Amino acid sequence: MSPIDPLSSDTCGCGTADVASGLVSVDDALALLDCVVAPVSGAEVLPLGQVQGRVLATAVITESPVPPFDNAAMDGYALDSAALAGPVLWRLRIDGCIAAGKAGRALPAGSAAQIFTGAPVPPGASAVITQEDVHRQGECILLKRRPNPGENIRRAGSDMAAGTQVLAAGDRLGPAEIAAAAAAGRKELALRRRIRVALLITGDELRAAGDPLSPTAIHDVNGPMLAALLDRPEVELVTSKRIRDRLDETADTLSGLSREVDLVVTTGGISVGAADFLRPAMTRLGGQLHFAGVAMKPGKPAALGTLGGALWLGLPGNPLAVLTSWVLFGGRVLDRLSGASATRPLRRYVVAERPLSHQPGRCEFRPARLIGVDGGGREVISFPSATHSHRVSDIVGFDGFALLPAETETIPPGGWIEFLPFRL
Ligand SMILES: Nc1nc2c(c(=O)[nH]1)N[C@H]1C(S)=C(S)[C@@H](COP(=O)(O)OP(=O)(O)OC[C@H]3O[C@@H](n4cnc5c(N)ncnc54)[C@H](O)[C@@H]3O)O[C@H]1N2
Ligand code: MOO
Repeated sequence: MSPIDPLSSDTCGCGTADVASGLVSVDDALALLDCVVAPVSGAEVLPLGQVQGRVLATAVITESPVPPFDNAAMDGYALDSAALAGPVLWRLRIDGCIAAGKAGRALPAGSAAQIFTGAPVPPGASAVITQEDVHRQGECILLKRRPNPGENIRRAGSDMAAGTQVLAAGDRLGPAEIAAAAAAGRKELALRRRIRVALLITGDELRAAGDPLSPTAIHDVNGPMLAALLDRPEVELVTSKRIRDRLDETADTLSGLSREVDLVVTTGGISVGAADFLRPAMTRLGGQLHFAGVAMKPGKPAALGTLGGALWLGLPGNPLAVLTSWVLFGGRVLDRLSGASATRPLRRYVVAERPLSHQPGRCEFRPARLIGVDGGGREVISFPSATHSHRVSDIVGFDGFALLPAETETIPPGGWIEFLPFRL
Protein backbone atom coordinates (compact mmCIF):
# COMPACT_ATOMS: atom_id res chain seq x y z
CA MET A 1 0.00 0.00 0.00
CA SER A 2 1.30 3.47 -0.77
CA PRO A 3 1.72 5.97 2.05
CA ILE A 4 -1.12 8.37 2.83
CA ASP A 5 -1.09 11.21 0.29
CA PRO A 6 -0.86 14.81 1.37
CA LEU A 7 -4.24 16.43 0.82
CA SER A 8 -2.69 18.94 -1.58
CA SER A 9 -0.81 16.35 -3.64
CA ASP A 10 -1.36 15.89 -7.35
CA THR A 11 -3.35 12.77 -6.50
CA CYS A 12 -5.78 14.85 -4.54
CA GLY A 13 -5.72 17.87 -6.81
CA CYS A 14 -7.39 20.15 -4.36
CA GLY A 15 -4.25 22.29 -4.26
CA THR A 16 -4.46 23.00 -7.95
CA ALA A 17 -8.10 22.84 -8.93
CA ASP A 18 -9.16 26.02 -7.18
CA VAL A 19 -6.01 28.10 -7.16
CA ALA A 20 -7.61 30.39 -9.71
CA SER A 21 -10.46 31.14 -7.32
CA GLY A 22 -8.11 32.07 -4.46
CA LEU A 23 -8.71 28.99 -2.34
CA VAL A 24 -5.84 27.46 -0.37
CA SER A 25 -5.33 23.71 -0.29
CA VAL A 26 -6.31 21.81 2.86
CA ASP A 27 -2.64 21.09 3.61
CA ASP A 28 -1.68 24.75 3.20
CA ALA A 29 -4.56 25.78 5.46
CA LEU A 30 -3.38 23.29 8.10
CA ALA A 31 0.21 24.55 7.79
CA LEU A 32 -0.92 28.17 8.18
CA LEU A 33 -2.97 27.17 11.21
CA ASP A 34 0.05 25.48 12.79
CA CYS A 35 2.12 28.61 12.19
CA VAL A 36 -0.25 31.13 13.72
CA VAL A 37 -1.92 29.26 16.60
CA ALA A 38 0.23 29.15 19.75
CA PRO A 39 -0.61 27.71 23.19
CA VAL A 40 -2.40 30.00 25.65
CA SER A 41 -0.09 31.27 28.37
CA GLY A 42 -0.73 30.44 31.98
CA ALA A 43 -1.01 27.28 34.03
CA GLU A 44 -3.04 26.11 37.01
CA VAL A 45 -2.44 23.35 39.54
CA LEU A 46 -5.31 20.92 40.12
CA PRO A 47 -5.76 17.69 42.11
CA LEU A 48 -5.65 14.42 40.14
CA GLY A 49 -9.42 14.06 40.42
CA GLN A 50 -9.92 17.14 38.24
CA VAL A 51 -7.36 16.69 35.46
CA GLN A 52 -9.12 14.24 33.12
CA GLY A 53 -8.85 15.43 29.49
CA ARG A 54 -6.60 18.40 30.32
CA VAL A 55 -3.12 19.11 28.94
CA LEU A 56 -0.04 18.86 31.14
CA ALA A 57 2.03 22.06 31.48
CA THR A 58 5.14 20.49 33.04
CA ALA A 59 6.68 17.03 32.85
CA VAL A 60 6.12 14.44 35.58
CA ILE A 61 9.32 12.85 36.91
CA THR A 62 9.41 10.12 39.53
CA GLU A 63 11.22 11.04 42.75
CA SER A 64 11.45 7.51 44.13
CA PRO A 65 11.39 4.04 42.59
CA VAL A 66 8.11 2.32 41.70
CA PRO A 67 7.51 -0.14 43.26
CA PRO A 68 9.39 1.21 46.28
CA PHE A 69 10.52 -2.26 47.54
CA ASP A 70 10.92 -5.84 46.26
CA ASN A 71 7.53 -7.53 46.59
CA ALA A 72 5.73 -10.77 45.81
CA ALA A 73 4.00 -11.11 42.43
CA MET A 74 1.97 -14.14 43.57
CA ASP A 75 0.44 -15.65 46.69
CA GLY A 76 2.85 -18.35 47.90
CA TYR A 77 6.01 -18.81 49.97
CA ALA A 78 9.15 -16.69 50.11
CA LEU A 79 12.33 -18.76 50.44
CA ASP A 80 16.02 -18.84 49.62
CA SER A 81 16.22 -21.14 46.58
CA ALA A 82 20.06 -21.39 46.80
CA ALA A 83 19.78 -22.87 50.29
CA LEU A 84 17.73 -25.91 49.16
CA ALA A 85 20.22 -28.73 49.70
CA GLY A 86 20.14 -32.47 49.15
CA PRO A 87 17.82 -34.44 46.85
CA VAL A 88 14.21 -33.48 46.08
CA LEU A 89 11.70 -33.47 47.89
CA TRP A 90 12.59 -30.49 50.08
CA ARG A 91 10.77 -29.72 53.28
CA LEU A 92 10.74 -26.21 54.78
CA ARG A 93 9.18 -25.00 58.02
CA ILE A 94 6.73 -22.08 57.63
CA ASP A 95 7.93 -19.11 59.62
CA GLY A 96 5.30 -16.37 59.67
CA CYS A 97 2.87 -14.91 57.19
CA ILE A 98 3.44 -11.57 55.38
CA ALA A 99 0.40 -9.74 54.02
CA ALA A 100 0.53 -6.65 51.73
CA GLY A 101 1.24 -3.61 53.89
CA LYS A 102 3.17 -5.64 56.52
CA ALA A 103 6.91 -6.19 56.91
CA GLY A 104 8.40 -9.66 57.31
CA ARG A 105 11.37 -10.52 59.50
CA ALA A 106 14.58 -12.10 58.16
CA LEU A 107 14.09 -15.74 57.15
CA PRO A 108 15.69 -18.24 59.57
CA ALA A 109 17.66 -21.03 57.85
CA GLY A 110 15.53 -23.94 56.61
CA SER A 111 12.31 -21.97 56.63
CA ALA A 112 9.89 -20.22 54.25
CA ALA A 113 7.48 -17.36 54.94
CA GLN A 114 3.95 -17.49 53.65
CA ILE A 115 3.50 -14.33 51.55
CA PHE A 116 0.69 -12.63 49.65
CA THR A 117 0.77 -10.65 46.39
CA GLY A 118 2.22 -7.16 46.92
CA ALA A 119 3.80 -7.94 50.33
CA PRO A 120 7.48 -7.05 50.84
CA VAL A 121 9.87 -9.93 50.24
CA PRO A 122 11.62 -10.61 53.59
CA PRO A 123 15.40 -10.31 53.98
CA GLY A 124 17.09 -13.59 53.07
CA ALA A 125 14.45 -14.69 50.50
CA SER A 126 15.53 -14.97 46.85
CA ALA A 127 12.30 -16.28 45.27
CA VAL A 128 8.57 -16.72 45.81
CA ILE A 129 7.07 -20.06 44.88
CA THR A 130 3.32 -20.06 44.23
CA GLN A 131 1.10 -21.93 46.65
CA GLU A 132 -0.10 -24.14 43.74
CA ASP A 133 3.50 -25.39 43.30
CA VAL A 134 3.94 -26.75 46.84
CA HIS A 135 2.27 -29.31 49.01
CA ARG A 136 1.36 -27.99 52.43
CA GLN A 137 1.69 -30.35 55.35
CA GLY A 138 0.67 -28.68 58.62
CA GLU A 139 3.29 -26.02 59.40
CA CYS A 140 5.62 -27.21 56.61
CA ILE A 141 5.70 -27.10 52.82
CA LEU A 142 7.07 -29.76 50.48
CA LEU A 143 8.75 -28.62 47.21
CA LYS A 144 9.38 -30.79 44.17
CA ARG A 145 11.00 -28.02 42.16
CA ARG A 146 13.77 -25.47 42.88
CA PRO A 147 12.42 -21.95 42.11
CA ASN A 148 14.63 -19.78 39.94
CA PRO A 149 16.39 -16.90 41.72
CA GLY A 150 14.08 -13.86 41.50
CA GLU A 151 11.05 -15.95 40.55
CA ASN A 152 7.78 -14.09 41.28
CA ILE A 153 9.61 -11.11 42.76
CA ARG A 154 8.80 -7.61 41.46
CA ARG A 155 12.00 -5.64 42.00
CA ALA A 156 12.07 -2.11 43.44
CA GLY A 157 12.12 0.39 40.53
CA SER A 158 11.30 -2.26 37.93
CA ASP A 159 8.19 -0.28 36.88
CA MET A 160 9.64 3.25 37.11
CA ALA A 161 13.17 4.02 38.24
CA ALA A 162 13.70 7.16 40.36
CA GLY A 163 14.23 10.18 38.08
CA THR A 164 12.30 8.74 35.11
CA GLN A 165 10.16 11.15 33.07
CA VAL A 166 6.82 9.36 32.87
CA LEU A 167 4.77 12.17 31.32
CA ALA A 168 5.83 15.08 29.11
CA ALA A 169 4.52 18.66 28.93
CA GLY A 170 1.82 18.63 26.25
CA ASP A 171 0.51 15.16 27.11
CA ARG A 172 -3.27 14.96 27.23
CA LEU A 173 -4.36 13.35 30.49
CA GLY A 174 -6.58 10.28 30.24
CA PRO A 175 -7.00 7.46 32.72
CA ALA A 176 -3.63 5.90 31.80
CA GLU A 177 -1.69 9.15 32.28
CA ILE A 178 -3.51 9.86 35.55
CA ALA A 179 -2.56 6.36 36.74
CA ALA A 180 1.10 7.05 35.85
CA ALA A 181 1.04 10.36 37.75
CA ALA A 182 -0.48 8.65 40.80
CA ALA A 183 2.14 5.87 40.64
CA ALA A 184 4.83 8.56 40.47
CA GLY A 185 3.52 9.94 43.76
CA ARG A 186 1.80 13.09 42.47
CA LYS A 187 -1.45 14.26 44.04
CA GLU A 188 -1.78 17.34 41.82
CA LEU A 189 -0.52 18.41 38.40
CA ALA A 190 0.33 21.67 36.62
CA LEU A 191 -2.01 22.09 33.64
CA ARG A 192 -2.35 24.56 30.81
CA ARG A 193 -5.17 26.91 31.70
CA ARG A 194 -8.47 26.32 29.90
CA ILE A 195 -9.07 27.99 26.54
CA ARG A 196 -11.69 30.73 26.70
CA VAL A 197 -14.05 30.34 23.74
CA ALA A 198 -17.02 32.33 22.45
CA LEU A 199 -19.56 30.90 20.02
CA LEU A 200 -21.32 33.25 17.61
CA ILE A 201 -24.22 31.97 15.53
CA THR A 202 -25.27 34.26 12.68
CA GLY A 203 -28.43 34.25 10.56
CA ASP A 204 -31.74 36.14 10.37
CA GLU A 205 -33.51 32.89 9.53
CA LEU A 206 -32.51 31.07 12.73
CA ARG A 207 -34.71 30.21 15.70
CA ALA A 208 -33.60 28.34 18.80
CA ALA A 209 -34.11 24.56 18.63
CA GLY A 210 -37.72 23.78 19.54
CA ASP A 211 -39.05 27.36 19.07
CA PRO A 212 -42.02 27.84 16.72
CA LEU A 213 -40.98 28.61 13.13
CA SER A 214 -42.27 31.40 10.89
CA PRO A 215 -42.67 30.45 7.20
CA THR A 216 -39.12 31.62 6.39
CA ALA A 217 -37.30 30.44 9.52
CA ILE A 218 -35.30 27.30 10.34
CA HIS A 219 -34.06 25.86 13.61
CA ASP A 220 -30.49 26.58 14.69
CA VAL A 221 -28.66 23.28 14.20
CA ASN A 222 -25.08 24.51 14.32
CA GLY A 223 -25.36 26.18 17.72
CA PRO A 224 -26.17 22.98 19.63
CA MET A 225 -23.74 20.95 17.47
CA LEU A 226 -20.86 23.37 18.09
CA ALA A 227 -21.67 23.63 21.80
CA ALA A 228 -21.39 19.82 21.91
CA LEU A 229 -18.12 19.87 19.92
CA LEU A 230 -16.74 22.48 22.33
CA ASP A 231 -17.77 20.49 25.39
CA ARG A 232 -14.19 19.47 26.13
CA PRO A 233 -12.27 19.55 29.40
CA GLU A 234 -9.71 22.06 28.09
CA VAL A 235 -12.41 24.52 26.92
CA GLU A 236 -14.34 27.12 28.87
CA LEU A 237 -17.30 28.14 26.72
CA VAL A 238 -17.59 31.71 27.99
CA THR A 239 -20.60 32.73 25.94
CA SER A 240 -22.83 31.63 23.09
CA LYS A 241 -24.69 34.34 21.15
CA ARG A 242 -26.99 34.46 18.17
CA ILE A 243 -26.99 37.63 16.05
CA ARG A 244 -28.72 38.89 12.91
CA ASP A 245 -27.09 39.39 9.53
CA ARG A 246 -26.09 43.07 10.01
CA LEU A 247 -22.61 44.49 9.50
CA ASP A 248 -22.70 46.81 12.53
CA GLU A 249 -24.02 44.12 14.86
CA THR A 250 -21.51 41.59 13.55
CA ALA A 251 -18.54 43.96 13.89
CA ASP A 252 -19.56 45.19 17.38
CA THR A 253 -20.11 41.67 18.65
CA LEU A 254 -16.86 40.33 17.17
CA SER A 255 -14.93 43.25 18.57
CA GLY A 256 -16.37 42.81 22.08
CA LEU A 257 -15.83 39.04 22.11
CA SER A 258 -12.25 39.35 20.86
CA ARG A 259 -11.42 41.27 24.06
CA GLU A 260 -12.88 38.56 26.30
CA VAL A 261 -11.71 35.26 24.89
CA ASP A 262 -8.87 33.37 23.20
CA LEU A 263 -11.01 32.04 20.34
CA VAL A 264 -14.21 33.19 18.65
CA VAL A 265 -15.95 30.45 16.64
CA THR A 266 -18.60 31.69 14.22
CA THR A 267 -20.99 29.91 11.90
CA GLY A 268 -22.67 31.31 8.79
CA GLY A 269 -22.18 34.59 6.98
CA ILE A 270 -18.71 33.90 5.52
CA SER A 271 -19.52 33.28 1.89
CA VAL A 272 -19.70 35.91 -0.85
CA GLY A 273 -23.37 36.98 -0.61
CA ALA A 274 -24.46 40.53 0.20
CA ALA A 275 -25.79 39.28 3.56
CA ASP A 276 -22.49 37.60 4.56
CA PHE A 277 -20.84 40.00 7.02
CA LEU A 278 -18.08 38.11 8.83
CA ARG A 279 -15.27 38.98 6.45
CA PRO A 280 -16.41 42.60 5.98
CA ALA A 281 -16.55 42.92 9.77
CA MET A 282 -13.01 41.54 10.12
CA THR A 283 -11.83 44.06 7.49
CA ARG A 284 -13.58 46.94 9.22
CA LEU A 285 -12.01 45.99 12.56
CA GLY A 286 -8.51 45.65 11.08
CA GLY A 287 -8.37 41.91 11.71
CA GLN A 288 -5.86 39.71 9.93
CA LEU A 289 -7.03 36.84 7.69
CA HIS A 290 -4.71 33.83 7.58
CA PHE A 291 -6.90 31.97 5.11
CA ALA A 292 -10.45 32.49 3.86
CA GLY A 293 -11.66 29.75 1.53
CA VAL A 294 -10.24 26.23 1.28
CA ALA A 295 -10.29 23.91 -1.76
CA MET A 296 -12.56 21.36 -0.16
CA LYS A 297 -16.17 20.23 -0.31
CA PRO A 298 -17.99 20.75 1.95
CA GLY A 299 -16.48 23.54 4.02
CA LYS A 300 -15.14 25.71 1.19
CA PRO A 301 -15.67 29.08 2.91
CA ALA A 302 -13.84 28.08 6.16
CA ALA A 303 -11.65 30.93 7.44
CA LEU A 304 -9.07 31.62 10.14
CA GLY A 305 -8.05 35.07 11.32
CA THR A 306 -6.68 37.08 14.24
CA LEU A 307 -8.51 40.00 15.82
CA GLY A 308 -6.69 41.77 18.64
CA GLY A 309 -5.52 39.04 20.99
CA ALA A 310 -8.09 36.50 19.83
CA LEU A 311 -8.29 33.98 17.03
CA TRP A 312 -11.31 33.81 14.79
CA LEU A 313 -12.38 30.48 13.30
CA GLY A 314 -15.08 31.13 10.71
CA LEU A 315 -17.18 28.08 9.87
CA PRO A 316 -19.81 27.98 7.10
CA GLY A 317 -23.57 27.82 7.67
CA ASN A 318 -24.42 24.44 6.16
CA PRO A 319 -24.32 21.89 9.00
CA LEU A 320 -22.25 19.20 7.24
CA ALA A 321 -19.83 21.93 6.12
CA VAL A 322 -19.56 22.97 9.78
CA LEU A 323 -18.79 19.44 10.90
CA THR A 324 -16.26 18.85 8.12
CA SER A 325 -14.38 22.08 8.72
CA TRP A 326 -14.50 21.44 12.48
CA VAL A 327 -12.98 17.96 12.05
CA LEU A 328 -10.18 19.41 9.92
CA PHE A 329 -9.51 22.75 11.60
CA GLY A 330 -11.51 23.16 14.82
CA GLY A 331 -10.03 20.26 16.76
CA ARG A 332 -6.57 21.24 15.61
CA VAL A 333 -7.00 24.88 16.71
CA LEU A 334 -7.99 23.61 20.18
CA ASP A 335 -5.02 21.19 20.25
CA ARG A 336 -2.64 24.02 19.38
CA LEU A 337 -4.18 26.52 21.83
CA SER A 338 -4.16 23.93 24.61
CA GLY A 339 -0.47 23.16 24.07
CA ALA A 340 -1.23 19.50 23.31
CA SER A 341 1.53 17.64 21.48
CA ALA A 342 0.95 17.77 17.72
CA THR A 343 -1.63 15.34 16.46
CA ARG A 344 -2.49 15.25 12.78
CA PRO A 345 -5.79 13.57 12.00
CA LEU A 346 -5.01 9.87 11.55
CA ARG A 347 -5.96 8.81 8.04
CA ARG A 348 -5.89 5.30 6.68
CA TYR A 349 -6.84 3.33 3.58
CA VAL A 350 -10.11 1.41 3.44
CA VAL A 351 -12.10 0.01 0.49
CA ALA A 352 -15.37 1.15 -1.04
CA GLU A 353 -18.37 -1.15 -0.67
CA ARG A 354 -19.84 -0.16 -4.05
CA PRO A 355 -18.84 2.12 -6.92
CA LEU A 356 -18.30 5.68 -5.81
CA SER A 357 -18.72 8.59 -8.19
CA HIS A 358 -17.65 12.17 -7.70
CA GLN A 359 -17.94 15.30 -9.79
CA PRO A 360 -14.36 16.46 -10.51
CA GLY A 361 -13.47 19.83 -8.98
CA ARG A 362 -12.73 20.28 -5.28
CA CYS A 363 -11.45 17.40 -3.19
CA GLU A 364 -14.43 16.04 -1.32
CA PHE A 365 -15.00 14.72 2.19
CA ARG A 366 -17.89 12.23 1.87
CA PRO A 367 -19.47 11.03 5.14
CA ALA A 368 -18.79 7.29 5.42
CA ARG A 369 -19.63 4.42 7.71
CA LEU A 370 -17.27 1.54 8.56
CA ILE A 371 -19.34 -1.59 7.86
CA GLY A 372 -16.89 -4.46 8.33
CA VAL A 373 -13.89 -6.25 6.91
CA ASP A 374 -13.66 -8.02 3.52
CA GLY A 375 -12.10 -11.45 2.81
CA GLY A 376 -8.66 -9.81 2.46
CA GLY A 377 -8.86 -8.21 5.91
CA ARG A 378 -9.50 -4.74 4.49
CA GLU A 379 -11.94 -2.39 6.20
CA VAL A 380 -14.99 -1.61 4.07
CA ILE A 381 -16.98 1.66 4.04
CA SER A 382 -20.44 2.59 2.85
CA PHE A 383 -21.43 6.16 1.94
CA PRO A 384 -24.31 8.21 0.52
CA SER A 385 -24.37 8.66 -3.27
CA ALA A 386 -23.42 12.37 -2.97
CA THR A 387 -22.31 14.92 -0.35
CA HIS A 388 -25.11 17.34 0.52
CA SER A 389 -23.63 19.96 2.81
CA HIS A 390 -27.04 21.04 4.15
CA ARG A 391 -28.23 17.53 5.08
CA VAL A 392 -27.97 16.70 8.75
CA SER A 393 -29.38 13.21 8.15
CA ASP A 394 -26.22 12.34 6.20
CA ILE A 395 -23.99 12.60 9.28
CA VAL A 396 -26.02 10.63 11.80
CA GLY A 397 -24.31 7.32 12.54
CA PHE A 398 -21.28 7.98 10.32
CA ASP A 399 -17.74 7.17 11.43
CA GLY A 400 -15.72 9.62 9.35
CA PHE A 401 -15.06 10.89 5.86
CA ALA A 402 -13.97 9.20 2.64
CA LEU A 403 -11.47 11.49 0.89
CA LEU A 404 -12.17 11.86 -2.83
CA PRO A 405 -9.31 13.44 -4.78
CA ALA A 406 -10.36 16.44 -6.85
CA GLU A 407 -9.90 14.84 -10.26
CA THR A 408 -11.30 11.42 -9.36
CA GLU A 409 -14.52 10.54 -11.15
CA THR A 410 -15.13 6.98 -9.98
CA ILE A 411 -13.75 4.45 -7.53
CA PRO A 412 -14.73 0.84 -8.27
CA PRO A 413 -16.16 -1.52 -5.62
CA GLY A 414 -13.22 -2.80 -3.56
CA GLY A 415 -11.06 0.18 -4.66
CA TRP A 416 -8.73 1.75 -2.10
CA ILE A 417 -9.84 5.05 -0.66
CA GLU A 418 -8.48 7.27 2.12
CA PHE A 419 -10.58 7.50 5.27
CA LEU A 420 -10.46 10.23 7.91
CA PRO A 421 -12.14 9.09 11.14
CA PHE A 422 -14.13 11.64 13.11
CA ARG A 423 -12.00 12.85 15.96
CA LEU A 424 -14.43 15.10 17.68
N1 LIG B 1 -22.45 32.55 -5.07
C1 LIG B 1 -21.98 31.68 -4.18
N2 LIG B 1 -22.82 31.22 -3.26
C2 LIG B 1 -22.35 30.32 -2.35
C3 LIG B 1 -21.02 29.90 -2.39
C4 LIG B 1 -20.15 30.45 -3.36
O1 LIG B 1 -18.96 30.11 -3.44
N3 LIG B 1 -20.67 31.35 -4.22
N4 LIG B 1 -20.61 28.95 -1.48
C5 LIG B 1 -21.62 28.04 -1.04
C6 LIG B 1 -21.09 27.19 0.00
S1 LIG B 1 -20.01 26.00 -0.52
C7 LIG B 1 -21.49 27.26 1.28
S2 LIG B 1 -20.91 26.13 2.43
C8 LIG B 1 -22.40 28.29 1.75
C9 LIG B 1 -21.78 28.94 2.96
O2 LIG B 1 -22.39 30.12 3.23
P1 LIG B 1 -22.17 30.87 4.58
O3 LIG B 1 -21.06 30.27 5.33
O4 LIG B 1 -22.07 32.30 4.28
O5 LIG B 1 -23.46 30.52 5.38
P2 LIG B 1 -24.92 31.10 5.24
O6 LIG B 1 -25.11 31.66 3.89
O7 LIG B 1 -25.16 31.97 6.37
O8 LIG B 1 -25.77 29.77 5.39
C10 LIG B 1 -25.65 28.72 4.47
C11 LIG B 1 -26.81 27.74 4.69
O9 LIG B 1 -26.72 27.20 6.01
C12 LIG B 1 -27.91 27.49 6.75
N5 LIG B 1 -27.53 27.79 8.14
C13 LIG B 1 -26.81 28.85 8.54
N6 LIG B 1 -26.65 28.82 9.88
C14 LIG B 1 -27.28 27.72 10.31
C15 LIG B 1 -27.48 27.16 11.59
N7 LIG B 1 -26.96 27.74 12.69
N8 LIG B 1 -28.19 26.02 11.69
C16 LIG B 1 -28.72 25.45 10.59
N9 LIG B 1 -28.54 25.92 9.34
C17 LIG B 1 -27.85 27.06 9.20
C18 LIG B 1 -28.51 28.69 6.06
O10 LIG B 1 -29.87 28.82 6.32
C19 LIG B 1 -28.16 28.41 4.61
O11 LIG B 1 -29.08 27.50 4.06
O12 LIG B 1 -22.62 29.26 0.77
C20 LIG B 1 -22.87 28.74 -0.55
N10 LIG B 1 -23.21 29.82 -1.39
O1 MOO C 1 -18.47 23.88 0.71
MO1 MOO C 1 -20.07 24.21 0.99
O2 MOO C 1 -19.39 23.99 2.48
O3 MOO C 1 -20.20 22.66 0.15
O4 MOO C 1 -21.58 23.59 1.21
